[in-house]
Order: sequence, then structure tokens, then C-alpha cells
Amino acid sequence: MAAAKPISVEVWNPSGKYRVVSTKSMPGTRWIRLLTDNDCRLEICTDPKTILSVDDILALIGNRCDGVIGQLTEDWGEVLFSALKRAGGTAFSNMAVGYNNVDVEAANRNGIAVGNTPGVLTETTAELAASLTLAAARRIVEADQFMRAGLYEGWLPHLFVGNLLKGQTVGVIGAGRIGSAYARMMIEGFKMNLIYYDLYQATRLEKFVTAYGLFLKANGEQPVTWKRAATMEDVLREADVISLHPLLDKTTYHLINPERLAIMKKEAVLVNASRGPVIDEVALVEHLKKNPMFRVGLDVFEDEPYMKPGLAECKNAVVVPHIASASKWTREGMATLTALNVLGKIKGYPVWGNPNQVEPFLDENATPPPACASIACHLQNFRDVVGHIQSEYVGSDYY
Ligand SMILES: NC(=O)c1ccc[n+]([C@@H]2O[C@H](COP(=O)([O-])OP(=O)(O)OC[C@H]3O[C@@H](n4cnc5c(N)ncnc54)[C@H](O)[C@@H]3O)[C@@H](O)[C@H]2O)c1
Ligand SMILES: O=C(O)[C@H](O)CO
Repeated sequence: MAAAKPISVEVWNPSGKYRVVSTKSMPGTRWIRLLTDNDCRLEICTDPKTILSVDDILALIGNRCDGVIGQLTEDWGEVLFSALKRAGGTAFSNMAVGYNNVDVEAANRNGIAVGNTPGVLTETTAELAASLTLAAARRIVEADQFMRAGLYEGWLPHLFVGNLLKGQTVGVIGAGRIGSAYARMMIEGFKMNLIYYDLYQATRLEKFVTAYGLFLKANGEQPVTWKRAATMEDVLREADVISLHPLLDKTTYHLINPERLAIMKKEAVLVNASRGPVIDEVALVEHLKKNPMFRVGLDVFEDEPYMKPGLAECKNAVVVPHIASASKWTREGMATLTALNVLGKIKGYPVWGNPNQVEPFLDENATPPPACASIACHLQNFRDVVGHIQSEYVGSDYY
């Protein structure tokens, strides 16, 4: 096999015993300190390419590498995991909670633990989903463009009329950590009623809505209500706003398809901050064109970084470039968790007991616990991944 092309890196703590590679520079410095203070030589890729190819990453792994911090845009399969194993590596962490870019079986075959970053991005991502909901419902982007184009001539009764959220129904598909956080924001913030669909019951979320409903009633206001839908179609038929928060797997690929779009309300708002392929984007573009009152807010796209033809021209779509977890605190925390996942595995630490409670790892003023913060897939601990890592925490009771 031809030697892989060298790729530029920035080296920290050159004499460190363990070699850790990060395929990207990440926000903050704590993650760097945690690794270098623990005898790691850290190499951060400085190649300006946005998405590294498998060959680029092979070059980074080289002949000796203990662990890699990678990105959701990279294709982590047999080629990379077997190379990492040959280089003596045991640890990989995705800088993301979702790891649909990772072939966990290949990682398992090669004895590589796979880490992810749950919890630290829950509120940040839910807040972006809420922002997209408001932007789509109240036509913020269209109105902004109108202003900047110098078209505003004065207040008019029909100008950019949108949807009121109060008293309407918010539908959540995938009421896990982020879906539940989003639901709470929309219910508490806008007094919306909830209908949700998940494989598991979101008991804590249900209790929250019940208690909030009682509070409103006691104060002479219309109480909010909740319903766990028996089918996804029930959510799509009943909700005025629908936000998608499941993981991407075979069961959620093209979950929103032409048939399901057809049963949604003509003036519904659909939001996606999960993964692009959860929506059949070609069908969505058709639907947007035929139904100008139907609006979407999209953070993710089927063929990122591209949009399907026609989407960019749809005025009833608000589109942002996969920035849902992009708050400073969250991105720095994600970097910390990925570093601690890799470091913990290299040091032989146990897997942290609850991947939904990662706060002890994020305290800047304390030494993190001697544990792998969140390992989604591990040779001796291949407990879920397909059945889902958080299977011990089912009931979606994270939030
Ligand atoms: N846009 C972004 O930047 C961004 C940021 C964070 C997370 N995400 C995506 O959001 C996803 C969810 O993250 P999370 O932390 O809330 O995960 P989570 O595991 O807490 O929640 C996922 C929920 O989806 C449910 N689910 C699985 N299959 C389903 C199905 N077929 N139908 C209905 N529900 C189903 C699960 O039971 C679970 O409750 C991630 O996997 C990731 O892909 C995107
Ligand atoms: O899965 C994730 O974490 C996001 O897509 C990036 O934050």
C-alpha cells in the first residue's frame, strides 16, 4: 500500500507518552490541558480542508496512535478503525452526541471504544430548535430580507402575518434529552399543549406538563395538556408545530416522507435539528412549493453541506448550517468530553455510570472524575448502540 500523504499538524507536549490526534481544532483550551497534563502528546490537524477524507485521517493516525478525536463529518468505518488498531490505538471519540457517521460494529471488531458527547449540548440544541420554530412561525428571515431590500413603506394589516403559538399544540418526535428540553421550552414559554411520539414513555416530561397545567389552572389560566401518541401519524395530524429530535438510524431515515407530509396541517411549522436524512428533502421541497403557508426551520440537510435543488428558493424555509450546538459553553464542553473519553480509555478508567449526568466532567475548577465520560460503544460493554446506549435510562427521562 502506498504511504499516506503527510498532513499538517500542530503539536502539543511533544514528549508525551501517549499519542492522541484530533482531526480538528476545537474551542477552548481545557481539553488540550487535560490531555497534555496527563502525558499525552497531542497532534491537532491544521489542514484547512473542512471535511477530511479517510486517506487524510489515515495519514494522521500513522504508525503509532493511542486515540483519535474525530468529527461527525468523517466516515469512521472498518478502514479507519483497523488502521487505528494497527497503530496500537484503543479509543475514538466523536465530537457530537449523534454517531451515525460511526460504524460501531467495525469499532467493536477492532477493539476501539467509541465516545460521544451527550448532555452538554441538550439546552443549546433545544434553544436553536426553539429559535427556528419562532423564526419560521413569525417569518423573521423573510421580514429581515424585506427590510434590507428597502421594501418597507410603513405598517400594514397584512404585512408578514404568521402563526401564534400560545394555546397551539407542539408535537415532538423523539422525546429524549433534546426533544424533552425543547418541549419544556415551548410549553413553559408559549403555553403550548404537547403531543409526543417516542419508543419510550417520557415520564418526567409528562409530570412537568401536568404540574405546569395545574399551576396555570390555579392562577385562572387555561391549563396546558399532554398526550403520548400511539403513532407518529397522530402527532403529524394534530400538531401545529412539529420538531424532530430522534437519532438517525434505519427506523428514522426518511421518517418525514410524502405520505406523512400530506397528513400534516397546511399551516404547520416543521423543525429539524436532528439529522438531515430524517426528512426526505426532495419531497419536502415539493411540499413547500405547493403549500406556501407550510413553513420549516432546518438546521440539518440530507446531503450536507448541500441543499436539495429548490430549497434555497423557498421563502417558507428558514435554513441554518448545522449550528444547533454552537454556543461557546457547549462547544468547549463537547471538546472536554471528547478529550476525557479518549484519555479515560487510554488510562484504563471505567465507563462513567450515567452518560446523562456529565456535569462533574465540565467543572473547570475541579479535577474530572477518573472515568470515561461517555462511551457509546465498547468491546466489553457493547450494551446498546443499536438498542441505544442509554437503554438503562429509558423512559426518555433525561430531562
Ligand atoms: N443539529 C445538531 O447540531 C444536533 C445537536 C445535538 C444532537 N443532534 C441530533 O439529535 C439526536 C438526539 O439527541 P439526544 O441527546 O436528544 O438523544 P436521546 O438519545 O436522548 O434522544 C433520542 C430519542 O429518540 C428516540 N427514538 C429513537 N428511535 C425513534 C423512532 N423510530 N421514533 C421515535 N423516537 C425514536 C429515542 O427513544 C430517544 O428518546 C442525536 O442523535 C443527534 O443526531 C443534532
Ligand atoms: O450530534 C451532534 O452532537 C450534533 O450534530 C453536533 O453538535
